[in-house]
Amino acid sequence: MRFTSVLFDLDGTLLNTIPDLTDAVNAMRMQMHQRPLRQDVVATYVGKGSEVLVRRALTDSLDETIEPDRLSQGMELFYQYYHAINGDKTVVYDGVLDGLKSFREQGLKMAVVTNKPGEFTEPLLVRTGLAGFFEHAVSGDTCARKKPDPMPLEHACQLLEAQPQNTLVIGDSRNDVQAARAAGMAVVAVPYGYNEGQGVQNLDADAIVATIDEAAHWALRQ
Ligand SMILES: O=C(O)COP(=O)(O)O
Ligand SMILES: [Mg+2]
Repeated sequence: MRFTSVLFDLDGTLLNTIPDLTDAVNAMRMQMHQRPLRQDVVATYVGKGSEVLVRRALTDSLDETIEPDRLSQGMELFYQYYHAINGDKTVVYDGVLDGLKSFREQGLKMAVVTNKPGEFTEPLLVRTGLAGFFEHAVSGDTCARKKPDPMPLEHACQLLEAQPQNTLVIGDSRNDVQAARAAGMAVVAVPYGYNEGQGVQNLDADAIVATIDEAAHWALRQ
């Protein structure tokens, strides 16, 4: 097999975090005198990290323009509520555990690369029982730039002492695919996550796999 390491996206790939993110967003919105948003709407706002989520949730659109005072009030409330509930309703997707075990049995080194801030990533990996699979977690605030910039993938690759051409990225959105392409890494996409409201069919991925378990089988054939 060509791969020695795998970099996993978190939200929408390993974990369904939308119920918790929606609760935190709606607690923030209620406090700021706005009506609650539906989960499927919030799902389209996820992908570029917490600040962009708060901007989109407060404007209820992909328009991220907002006054600085309102943004800082929203950020403070969102962080407070998300810390309080992070993981409560989060579910590990079907096929993730089998897939992670299969990658581990194949001897691959694994890391998480997420746009979620590190203060949420670490406790969530512990709470969902996934932490032990990964040597490192690179979060949205670990590097100077987030996905779709390749920087966090390159950083994770260095931490794992791997080469980009031997590294596989698995994600649910264009942010993952664009970052992987720019980093010179292979990338497969799962269709069940959140791609900012778009399907994954038009992404420039090497394959679309139904589950992480299927991704492990795909990797073995390369
Ligand atoms: O926090 C986000 O916006 C998305 O996080 P992800 O990179 O794990 O999908
Ligand atoms: Mg994702």
